[in-house]
Amino acid sequence: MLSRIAKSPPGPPGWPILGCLLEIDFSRMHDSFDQWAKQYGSLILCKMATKALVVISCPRLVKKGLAEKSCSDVLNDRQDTFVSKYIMDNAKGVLFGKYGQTTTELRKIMYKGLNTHCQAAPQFEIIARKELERLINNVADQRGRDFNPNELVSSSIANIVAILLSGSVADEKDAEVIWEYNKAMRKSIEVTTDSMLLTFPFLRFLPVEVGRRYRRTMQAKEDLLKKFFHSNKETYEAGRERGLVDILLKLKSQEKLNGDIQWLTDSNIKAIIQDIIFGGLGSITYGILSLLLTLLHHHECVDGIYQEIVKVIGLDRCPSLQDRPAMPYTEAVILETLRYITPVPVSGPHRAMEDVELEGYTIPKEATIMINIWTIHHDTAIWGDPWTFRPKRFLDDNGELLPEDHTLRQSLVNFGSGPRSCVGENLARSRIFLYLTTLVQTFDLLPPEVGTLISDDPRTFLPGGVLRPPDYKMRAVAR
Ligand code: HEM
Repeated sequence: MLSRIAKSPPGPPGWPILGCLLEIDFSRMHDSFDQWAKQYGSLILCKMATKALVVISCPRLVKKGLAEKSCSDVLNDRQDTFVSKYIMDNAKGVLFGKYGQTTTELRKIMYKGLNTHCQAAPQFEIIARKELERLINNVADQRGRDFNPNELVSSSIANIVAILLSGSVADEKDAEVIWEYNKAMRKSIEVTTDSMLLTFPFLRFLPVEVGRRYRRTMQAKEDLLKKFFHSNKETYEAGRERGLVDILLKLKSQEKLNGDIQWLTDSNIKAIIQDIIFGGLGSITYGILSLLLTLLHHHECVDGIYQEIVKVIGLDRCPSLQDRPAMPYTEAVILETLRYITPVPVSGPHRAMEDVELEGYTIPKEATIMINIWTIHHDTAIWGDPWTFRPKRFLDDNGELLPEDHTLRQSLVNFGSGPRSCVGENLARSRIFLYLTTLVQTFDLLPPEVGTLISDDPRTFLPGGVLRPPDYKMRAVAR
C-alpha cells in the first residue's frame, strides 16, 4: 500500500540510459554501496540501465523491509537470472527460488534436513569429528613450521559438505569436484557474465569467454551430481539413510506414498545439493581462514579461548556443540570476526513484486533490493570503533554474552533477515565453533617465522560474493 506522501529514495543520479552502470565495481559492490550510503543515507535507489537498484544499509530497515509482514511478502522474491534459468533448471532450489509456497516448503525441508536429520544427528557429528581429526593430523604434520592453511581448510570443509550430503567421503576427488563446481558457479554468477548470457543466451554455445564459463559450469554440475545425486540414488536403501541426499529421497517417496503434494522432485533435490555447495562452501571456508588470520594478529584472543577451553572442556576430551553456551568469550570472538570481516558483504539480490512503501519511500515494482551488510557492520554510529577487532564489545561486565535482543547483536546481519535469511546459519556457526576450539585446544597459533604476516583488514581481502583473505602462512605449535 502506498501513501500519498511516499517518495523515491535518494541516490546517485547516474547517466542518461546507463544510470550508474559505469560507477559500480561489480566485483566489489560493497565498496560502491558504502560510498553511496555515506553520501545518500541508509536507503538509496539508483538506476542500472533500465532497472532500479535499492540498497539498504541499516539494520532497522533490513528488519522492516525484509522480515516484517507489511513489506516482506513483496520484497522477498528473487530476480530471474541466466544462472537460475539455465544452470539451476528454472530456479528449482531454494537460493534462486521464486517467492511462494514451493520455495517456502523447500526451505522448510532443507532447514529441517540440515538441522535435525544431519547436523544434530550423532552419526553426522561422529563422522564430521573424524574429518576434523584428519585436519588436526595434517596440521600436526607441519611440525610447527610455517604453512599455508588454505589448502588444508578448503579440503576439510569440502569433506564436511560431502559427509553432510552422502554420509561419508568416497575419495579425495570429492573435495575437488565440490570446489570445481563452486569456482565455476562463482564465474558464471558474475553480474557481467550473467546479464550478457541472459540477454544473448545463444552465446553459451559459442567459443567466447562467457560461453566457456557456461560450459565449464555445466560440466562441473554434471560431475557433482554424478557423485552426490546419481550414485546416492542408485545405492539408496529405505530405512538406512546415510546423509541429506538419502533423507531427501526418503521424503520424496513419502510424499508420493501419502498422496501429498509433491514438493520434492529429483530436480529439486539436485538443486538443493547445488545450493548447499554454492551457499555454504566458500562462506565457511573463507570465514575460518579469516578467523585464523585475525587470531594471528590478536594472540590475546588465542590465549582467552584457550583459558576458556581449559576451564570448560579440559584437555582430555574433544570440544562439542554442548560446550558452546558455557563459552561466552569464544562466542564473542566468533561474533566479532563475523562483524569485522563480514565474509558475505552484500546479500543475494531480492526482487520487489509490487510497489511498496518503506518508511515513507517507494520501492518500485521490479526493483532489485540488496542488503549492504558491509556498511551496517562498519557503521561508526552503531559500533563506535568499527575498524578495531574487539570481541569484548559482545560481552557484558560479568563476561557474559550480550542477550540476543541487545542492539549490537540485532545489528549483526551476516545471515540476512526474514523469509530469505540463510538456511545454513546453524551449520556455519557450529562448524566455525568446532574448528576453532579444536585447533586452539591442540595448538598455539602463531604468525609465520619467516616474512611478514599479511594484514587482517578485510578492506584488503580478495573480492567476490564471499571475501577471501589472500594466501598467508602461519605456525601451529603443539601444546
Ligand atoms: C559464514 C557462513 C555463511 C554466511 C555469512 C551466509 C550468508 C548468507 C546470506 C547473507 C544470505 C542471503 C540472504 C538474503 O538474500 O536475504 C544467505 C542465503 C542462503 N544461504 Fe547462507 N551463509 C553462510 C553459510 C551457509 C551455509 C553453510 C549454507 C548451506 C548449507 C548456506 C545456504 C544458504 C541458502 C540456501 C541461502 C538462500 C536462502 C533463500 O534464498 O531463501 N549458507 N546466506
